[in-house]
Amino acid sequence: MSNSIAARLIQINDTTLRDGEQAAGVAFTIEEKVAIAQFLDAIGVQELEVGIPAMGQQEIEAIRAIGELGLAAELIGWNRANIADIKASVACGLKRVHVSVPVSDIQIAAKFHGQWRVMLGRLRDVIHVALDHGLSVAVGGEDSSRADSLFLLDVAYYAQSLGAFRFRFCDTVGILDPLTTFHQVRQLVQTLSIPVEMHTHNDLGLATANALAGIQAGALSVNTTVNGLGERAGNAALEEVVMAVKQIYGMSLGIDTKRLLELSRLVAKAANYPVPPWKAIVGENTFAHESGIHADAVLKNPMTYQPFDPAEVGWTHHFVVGKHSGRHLVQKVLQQNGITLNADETQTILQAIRDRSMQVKRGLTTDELLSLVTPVKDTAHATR
Ligand SMILES: CC(=O)SCCNC(=O)CCNC(=O)[C@H](O)C(C)(C)COP(=O)(O)OP(=O)(O)OC[C@H]1O[C@@H](n2cnc3c(N)ncnc32)[C@H](O)[C@@H]1OP(=O)(O)O
Ligand SMILES: O=C(O)CCC(=O)C(=O)O
Repeated sequence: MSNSIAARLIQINDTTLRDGEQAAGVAFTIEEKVAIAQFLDAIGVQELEVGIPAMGQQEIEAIRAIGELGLAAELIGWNRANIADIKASVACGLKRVHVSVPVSDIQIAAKFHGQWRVMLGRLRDVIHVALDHGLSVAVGGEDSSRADSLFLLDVAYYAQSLGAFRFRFCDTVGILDPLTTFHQVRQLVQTLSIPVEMHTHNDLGLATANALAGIQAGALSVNTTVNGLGERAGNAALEEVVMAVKQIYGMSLGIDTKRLLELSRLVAKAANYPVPPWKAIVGENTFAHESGIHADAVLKNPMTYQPFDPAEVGWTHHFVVGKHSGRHLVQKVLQQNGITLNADETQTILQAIRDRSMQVKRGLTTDELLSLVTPVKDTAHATR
């Protein structure tokens, strides 16, 4: 375990209800937002980015409804550097706001006509208004990873001097690798006295790895989403970050991991997008074993081909009889159904399983397997 990480309190700020819902085509109802917030709180997530008050009445109602639940989790609303956005957050009853400003040239050009002084002036005014309303203010550097590194440090330091309680490092278009993330975040952590938060995207499949690199560099908060839901290729997945920190650093983030699968299913249903079977931690195949060599070993000791006990995340391992299966698994399944085959019969069945799997292009159900056995047994009987 890394001592430096163990000594720090790292927390999750889950943004399923904000960046998660920004995934193209996703639209949670108020009831779904409330149910997801309740679940995240129940399993111990410390902070929830509940939405974007500036979106209007329905979003405000949803955020108010979440606020009325009296959750233990801190609730934070996402805002542009825009006073009207802050007023909408106040209307939601929020006590914490996140204010985002673009920090890369390309984003400042698109959103502030290249006028970074205007952008900083807006940030200052918005922070003042939010503080005057008694709000706690966090600031996000949108597109931090493509920003000039000195400019990023200046903006973050400025936000801190204006009274921000946290600065978010955003790899907005997911272009970093873990080593570069480490160096960029390290500089921020060494410059600031307020905590740094990680916000990483999965465009190159590195969102979770980069979130971990940020933690290694000293970040104290991680923005995650359930199932990695989010803009384009998504965000660092809550279940991946929590389990990676637990497995790799031996550190609990205070989250009841046994309910991660149930949470994943709740969010997948609300998002109306299935979780891919190979999705880490929560996908259908995560603890499924078909291949002969794997299944044989797992029958002897499940840990031969499992990174951790599936019960830790609410799963059980299971076997699939399919094209790659071998005799140990097939004999086991048949024995469980009261059938014992000799060596020749088993080889015949294995070939039949391969043929059938290729025809149906999936693993076989137990009934399909049993239907392959009858002709083999009949032939053996007839030739006796
Ligand atoms: C990286 C991220 O994920 S950022 C979060 C993105 N999330 C979303 O956009 C989802 C919710 N968004 C919405 O519902 C709408 O975009 C709203 C309500 C926020 C704004 O809607 P509209 O007024 O119709 O504007 P629209 O979305 O077309 O354009 C965005 C405006 O915000 C401005 N803007 C963008 N980022 C910022 C910022 N950080 N600070 C201030 N202004 C900003 C843009 O420049 C543009 O302003 P303009 O109208 O003066 O040109
Ligand atoms: O909070 C911010 O500044 C932007 C967060 C975000 O969604 C992103 O950068 O992708």
